[in-house]
Amino acid sequence: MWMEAEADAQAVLAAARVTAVHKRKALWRLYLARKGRMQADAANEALEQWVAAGGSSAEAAKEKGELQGMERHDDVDEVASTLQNTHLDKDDPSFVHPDTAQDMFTIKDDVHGGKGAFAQKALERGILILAEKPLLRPPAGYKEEGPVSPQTVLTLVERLSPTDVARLVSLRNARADDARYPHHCFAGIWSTNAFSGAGICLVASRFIHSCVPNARYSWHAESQRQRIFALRSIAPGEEICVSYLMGRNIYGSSSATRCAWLSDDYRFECACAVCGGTPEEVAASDHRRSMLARIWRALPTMQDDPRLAVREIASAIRIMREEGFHMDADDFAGEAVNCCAVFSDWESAKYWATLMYESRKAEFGEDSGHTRKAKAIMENPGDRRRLPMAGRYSGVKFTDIRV
Ligand SMILES: C[S@@+](CC[C@H](N)C(=O)[O-])C[C@H]1O[C@@H](n2cnc3c(N)ncnc32)[C@H](O)[C@@H]1O
Repeated sequence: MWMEAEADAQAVLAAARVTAVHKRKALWRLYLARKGRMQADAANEALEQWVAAGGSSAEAAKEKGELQGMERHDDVDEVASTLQNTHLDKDDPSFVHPDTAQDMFTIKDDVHGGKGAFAQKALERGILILAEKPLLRPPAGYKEEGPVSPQTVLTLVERLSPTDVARLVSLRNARADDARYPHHCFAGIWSTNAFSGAGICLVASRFIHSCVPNARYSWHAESQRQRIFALRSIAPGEEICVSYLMGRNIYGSSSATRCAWLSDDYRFECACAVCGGTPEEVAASDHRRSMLARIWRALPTMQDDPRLAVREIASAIRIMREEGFHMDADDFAGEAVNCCAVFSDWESAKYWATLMYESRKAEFGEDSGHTRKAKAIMENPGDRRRLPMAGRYSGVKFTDIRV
């Protein structure tokens, strides 16, 4: 990654006709690339050339302070490529949980010019593909997925050993050219690879995105592991893809909107099984997803007609299946549980709670808090500690409405 950035910058500098502004910009990129590769001396040299080409001396002084604090790793590319070639990070038991069978997938080059994870054998829905201890956790107090400042990322990185810094910089940085990430490559690496509140995981970071993912990330707080579960059967040799977009952002948006988000945040043009389809296929998928968004938005307005709400929920889950979208059915099923439990239709409440439980078990694992909660509701939908409105009314039946 940084080698590519350095080569790009060198190519601009070598060009016969380059304007002063372009030269200054290229020198800055050269400096960032060398800094990203932890080559302090070479980075310093590029920084001095940048000042000579009109760069700010004050900015350079600040950067020099950082360079002085940086341990030298001229062998960083060698270390990173060793890691990538031997999968040392994948096989390292301190990162990957022994429950994760080592022969489930392999990390190798994919058709997008980077790395990806490929199934090595048939994987069934609900199988735990990976359980990985993060190399970097978000700072204390960080709850939801969200931006972490470059300064904070730097503070986290400073605690790492040189070998782990080398491992970190072997990851993709989609923000190398982003003016919002001016000072440090580490912030770019963070924003490219930190998912579902876990922070940075060396192996999980290699899974690419799809808008019809066959696997999903989930942070398991109890074991402090980033986990990946299969959402459907995955054939040997198939690339394992997760979603970088969360929940309704992915199943309730159009391909054009998702592509714009992904391009902005991760710098790639999505050509997944949905976005890469023919215009007719993309339009059909957009239509299905717009119906999902419409149903979700309309549910709160259907309180006076709970049978309509449950019919719409059943239709939403059917649409998700038609779309090949195998996550988040629990969001809809949970709403149906409420409707049925409020009207004391325990048989239907159990039906929908079972759907919710099965969905969560496959996506988050039997041992996740989320799944345990669904199981408790499935076993006793009348428990008001979990559903405060349960059993309030009667007289409406839902037994004829199923997916
Ligand atoms: C978390 S990393 C995934 C692993 C990455 N391919 C690598 O080589 O390390 C995210 C980056 O992978 C690439 N990527 C992820 N999903 C992609 C897709 N569906 N198509 C093309 N590139 C993708 C983009 O460059 C993105 O910024």
